[in-house]
Amino acid sequence: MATGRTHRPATRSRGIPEATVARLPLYLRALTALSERSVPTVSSEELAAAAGVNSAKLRKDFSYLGSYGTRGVGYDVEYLVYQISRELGLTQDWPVVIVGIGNLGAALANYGGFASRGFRVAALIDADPAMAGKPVAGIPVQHTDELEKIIDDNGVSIGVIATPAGAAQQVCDRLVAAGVTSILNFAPTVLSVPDGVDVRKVDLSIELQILAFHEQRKAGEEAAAAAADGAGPVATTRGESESADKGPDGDVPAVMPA
Ligand SMILES: NC(=O)c1ccc[n+]([C@@H]2O[C@H](COP(=O)([O-])OP(=O)(O)OC[C@H]3O[C@@H](n4cnc5c(N)ncnc54)[C@H](O)[C@@H]3O)[C@@H](O)[C@H]2O)c1
Repeated sequence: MATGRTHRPATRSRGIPEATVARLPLYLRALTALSERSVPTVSSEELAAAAGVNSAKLRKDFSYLGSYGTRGVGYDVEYLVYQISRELGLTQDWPVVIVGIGNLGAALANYGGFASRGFRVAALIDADPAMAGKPVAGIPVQHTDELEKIIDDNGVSIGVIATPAGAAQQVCDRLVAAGVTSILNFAPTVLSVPDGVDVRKVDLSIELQILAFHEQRKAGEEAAAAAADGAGPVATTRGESESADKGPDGDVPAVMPA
């Protein structure tokens, strides 16, 4: 019978805010890098800078862990690594299944960073019968017919979905019915799950769209700054009369976004 599936993240029961939980992996990554360099202690400012977080926020986050550091010394790196790992449930091994072993699923299977962070890829599952038995990252792909048995045999509580969007909900339903309670969804679709099941969605195209928004805003600001700086002299050097670039009341004309 499954052993991992009844474990809920301790963070919820301890009342740590979700936003703090989301920052814990950032601290852990920065702390792990310090630990690898045998740095014994770190100040909140240094750690905040390394994690890309505001230092007051970091101190507040750590207060939820009961970790306050020592004035003039800072935080003990090894102890914080242990504390955060424990809060995130990383002191135990989490078997993970990946469903949909195409371009993305195979890349994820080949990513060494999961295992080193305690996420063992227990099985790879795909609906294509031609893939069954073929090794990817040294693990033979298994057919979806086996999904329920695989989840049960391996005590899997975390499933990764890398199927086409149209198949994702059905895969999700099967994973949940088989006992999976956390899903990392890469398919570009919104999954519905019952209470008690957590879904995290990764969508690189959304991240790119957000960057595009910021790029557009920066371009607009640059154009506005250039127009403000150069309204007078530029107009003159272009051989246009100064008044031609100004509104009727002498205002600098509005700059339209590019
Ligand atoms: N989140 C992101 O940033 C991101 C980035 C790239 C791709 N994607 C998404 O990831 C998914 C996979 O992309 P890809 O390029 O690897 O596609 P792909 O076509 O190479 O692979 C999809 C795999 O899923 C399998 N599959 C189809 N239906 C299935 C089912 N019901 N059960 C199990 N397996 C099934 C197919 O046999 C195939 O091997 C797509 O939904 C894509 O849009 C997301």
